[in-house]
Parts: sequence; C-alpha cells; structure tokens
Amino acid sequence: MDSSTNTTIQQAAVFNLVVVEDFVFQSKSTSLVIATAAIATAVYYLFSFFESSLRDKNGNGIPAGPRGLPLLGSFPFLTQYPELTLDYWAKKFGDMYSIWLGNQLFVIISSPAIVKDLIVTNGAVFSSRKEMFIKSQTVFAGRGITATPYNDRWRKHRRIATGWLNQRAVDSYTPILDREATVLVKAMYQESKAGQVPINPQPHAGRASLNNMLSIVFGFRTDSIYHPLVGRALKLSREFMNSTGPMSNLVDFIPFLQNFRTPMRVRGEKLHQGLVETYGGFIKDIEHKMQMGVNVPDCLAKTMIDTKEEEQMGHLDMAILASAFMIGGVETTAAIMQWFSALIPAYPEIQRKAHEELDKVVGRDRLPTVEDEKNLPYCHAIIKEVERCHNPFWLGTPHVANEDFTYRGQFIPKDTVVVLNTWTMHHDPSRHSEPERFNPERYLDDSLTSADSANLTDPYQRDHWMFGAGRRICPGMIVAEREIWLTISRMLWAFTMESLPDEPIDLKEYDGLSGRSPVPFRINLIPRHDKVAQVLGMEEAPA
Ligand code: HEM
Repeated sequence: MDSSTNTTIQQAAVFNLVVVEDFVFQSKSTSLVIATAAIATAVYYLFSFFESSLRDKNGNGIPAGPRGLPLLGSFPFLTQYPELTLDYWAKKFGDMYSIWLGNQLFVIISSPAIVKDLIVTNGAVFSSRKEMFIKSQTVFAGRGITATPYNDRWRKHRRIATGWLNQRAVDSYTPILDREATVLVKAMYQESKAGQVPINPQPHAGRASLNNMLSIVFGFRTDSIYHPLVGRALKLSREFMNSTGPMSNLVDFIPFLQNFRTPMRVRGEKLHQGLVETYGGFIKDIEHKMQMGVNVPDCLAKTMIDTKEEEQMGHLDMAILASAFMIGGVETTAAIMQWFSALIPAYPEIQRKAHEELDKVVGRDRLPTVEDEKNLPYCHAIIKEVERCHNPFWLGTPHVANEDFTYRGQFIPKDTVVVLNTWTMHHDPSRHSEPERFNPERYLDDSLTSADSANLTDPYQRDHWMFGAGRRICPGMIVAEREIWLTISRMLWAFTMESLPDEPIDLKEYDGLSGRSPVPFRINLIPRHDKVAQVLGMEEAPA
C-alpha cells in the first residue's frame, strides 16, 4: 500500500469530518435559519440529556465519544471511508468509544484485548445481531444466518452451515477448489493471449469464487465468465455489498422513516426478490429433480431438502440460507484475489522472492497444491499481508449486546451495536511496524492458518481480524483460506504481474459499502517460463 495515498485519504476523511463537524448552515432566509437552529438546539439538548442519562446502577456512564448532530448523530461523518473516521476517533477517544447513529448507540472497539474480553470471553452477551431494517428485515426477511439474532434459529442455521464448512467437509470438496483455481489461471492465460494483452483479472476471480460456492451450495458450476448466471449472481452480491453497510442506511436508525416506501427500502425489496428468485429457484429445481428420482450431487441444498421436515426449514429459510452462502462466500474471497492482483504489480522484488521460493519448493513441472502451503512461508505471508492491508470488511459484521454490561467502569447498555474497528487494529504501529507499508516479511514466522490463529490465547499474536471474532466468527474461514491459497499461489507460480505504464491502479478507492473490492483495473500477466502453457494443458500460446 502506498503511504502517500493513505495519507491523502486520511486527510480527505478528516477534512470532511471537520467541515461537517462545523456544520455551517448557509441559507438566504434568516428566519428559516433561526427556526431550524432553535429546533436543532432543542433536539440536541434532549439528545444530550438522554445520552448522559444512560448509566448503570453504580452510576457508570457509556463510553465517551463524538457528540454528533441532532437526530442524525454521527451518521454524516461515516458516509465515505468510515474506517478512516473511526480510526480518527479511536486516536481521539481511545480503544473503546461510543457513537450514535440516529437512535442507535454503537460502541467501537479498537484493541485486541477488548475484543477478546467482550466478544470472546463474554460471548454469551456479545454474540447477537441488530435486526437492521434494510439488511435483516427487508433483504433477509428475518432469516439468513449472518443477520439473525443470537437465538435458536441462528444455532440451527449455524449448525447446518458448519456441516458444509468444517475441515472434513472442506477436505472432501478440495478437488473442486483445486480445479477452479487451475481454471482461473488458464482463463487468465487465455484471455491475456499468453501475456500479450492486458486484462482485468476481477471477473475471473469473481467466477472462481462463484463456482466454488455454486458447487458447495447447489452442486453445479458455470463454464465461462460470459455465462449469464455469472453476471446475475455477481450483481446480486455486489448489490448486497452496496446496500447493506453496517452504518450506511439512515433508514435503519430513524425508525419513523421505515413507515415509508423510501428508495432504499424499494432497493432492499428488489434485492430480496432477486435472491429468492435466483437461489430459491435453484432449490426448487433440485427438489423437483429429487422428487423425480434424478441423481443430484451432494450439496448444501440437497442436505437442506433432505432434512427440511426434521429441521423445520421452509422454502424461504432454505432460499435465504443459500443466499447467505452465495453472498458471504463469493465477493469476499474474490475481493482478496482482486486486491492481491491490484497491488502485487507494484512489488517486483516481492514477486521475485515468491518466484524463487516456488521454483525451489514446487519446481516448474507442476502447480502448487494444498500440501505445499506449509513449505512456502513467503507465499503464505504475502496472502496474510494482503488480508491485513485490504480486509474486505473493515467494519466486520457488528455484534450486539443482548444484556446490559459494564466493562472497565464503562456501561454498555443492552442492544448496543459493537463494531470491531479492524482498520485501526490492522494499522497499529506497536503491532505492525510501518503499518502503511505492504511488507509480507512481517508474517514470515507465522505458519498458522487464520482459522488456527483466531484460537490463540494471546489476541495480540493473532494474524489479523478479517474473519471477525467470537461465536459469530466467519464459519467459512477454512474454505476461504484454501480457495485463496490455491488461486494466489498458482497466479504467482504462473505469472509475473505488471501494471501498465499509462493506467495507474487506484488502491485508495473501492466499490462497496459493507464489502469492498478494488475499482476496475488492468494488468499484464506474463507467463513466467515455457512450462506454464504445458502444465496448464495449453501447448500453444492462444492466437
Ligand atoms: C475472505 C473471505 C471472507 C471474509 C473476509 C469473511 C468475513 C466474515 C466476517 C467478518 C464475518 C462476521 C464475523 C463476526 O460476526 O465476528 C463473517 C461471517 C460469516 N461468513 Fe464469512 N468471510 C469470508 C468468507 C466466507 C466464506 C467462503 C463463507 C462460506 C459460505 C462465509 C460464510 C459466512 C457466514 C455464513 C457468516 C455468518 C456467521 C454468523 O453470523 O454466525 N464467509 N464472515
């Protein structure tokens, strides 16, 4: 990551903040200004009174934080690069501070010790989710493992999901992940005409992740980035990422607005319909085939259909659980492959070291495999460093306190939304020296998988916080890491990745509010040696 770029974003965010914090009304009508100011002041004092009255029985108040604006709270400061604003406040208010968005109290935690104390050790209190109006109520219709409160429905969905995402399950379908990683490299080789023309690697990464999830959830795959389902599915995931950021919808925090068919609500309803039609449609097809006695490959949908009576899962439950997989498992892993492809061209020396390691350990006659990972510490470290620098979810998926809790003399009332401020934790100079620098060496001695790293007793030793924490930690970690390993190690094995002199890659901008991926870019993928075509099964360079 380029440090000057980051400084610029930081300055922009802080400038934004200061301008909005000043909140200067410019109006031609003096009386309107006075009336507005009077109402705002009244609301402001009412709000301040409410805020200061939030104390536990011992008089402990809620953590300090920015005051925000009347009615809106801190919402206007978080519409762009919210992670940078949260970081700015962490420096001002400390590792645990509160903000208001409309009527909702948020507590932002920015230290591994506090994450462990609250989210892990007190997981019985901090494992719920807020039923946000757009994401939970409208898009997921009160279902979907990701958004469900900490209750029996969540336990059931988590158990079913884990059955398809645990180590044994992932080992059983690793051949699928393996095949998709090879297909990805092959498709890149072909589209780039063996390195003669630049390409945008993003759709290829999207299709690889999509195919993995389609195989796990529905037992089929697509064969080209031009398959209509690729566009439709990626559009649904992107729309989800663009419309359900944890802090991005005002209608979530101003309940009065929920009575109207606002554009945001209409958008949420359309997305719900799209998910149910697409993924619910596949479930219906599979169910129909099963009724007709047609052999259906093992997959999550088949498991759900087989056990729907005993699990009491209706069609909507199944459609939304499948959608949660298709959303949670596609844009996320694809985003890591995309951030890797966007940033690695700027680091020829890092590529050279990775190539040297690959040549030594794997050689040039075959692709790297899952078994090679433990012997390729430098390539492994590159991936962890991409994940530290480009976590697709800087704000994670927030947790909610399901009862009042007092921590270090600070009161966290029931229903407070708790956010892991991963940007600040990933850029803490006491943990990661020169945090703005992309430097895989910092992970060279860390041979643990992220799934194992999350279980370390000392939270300061954990690699990164990309997968969240506690009882709601991402259950897809094992499959995600395996997919990412196979795709990135094979891209490194096959290509030298170069940027184009006239097309600088923008690493500061990103698409998405809840999950972020790079804005479109093109790079050159130059086959590294003569064996690439042969190992990929393409004797001739494509015309
Ligand atoms: C790079 C890839 C991925 C990242 C960064 C990621 C990140 C996350 C995060 C931050 C959470 C919330 C954790 C918390 O509440 O503390 C989560 C939850 C979840 N993820 Fe992932 N994820 C990834 C891949 C996957 C994959 C491949 C799947 C497979 C289906 C998946 C399925 C889920 C599900 C179902 C949940 C909801 C868990 C719950 O609320 O109990 N994720 N993920």
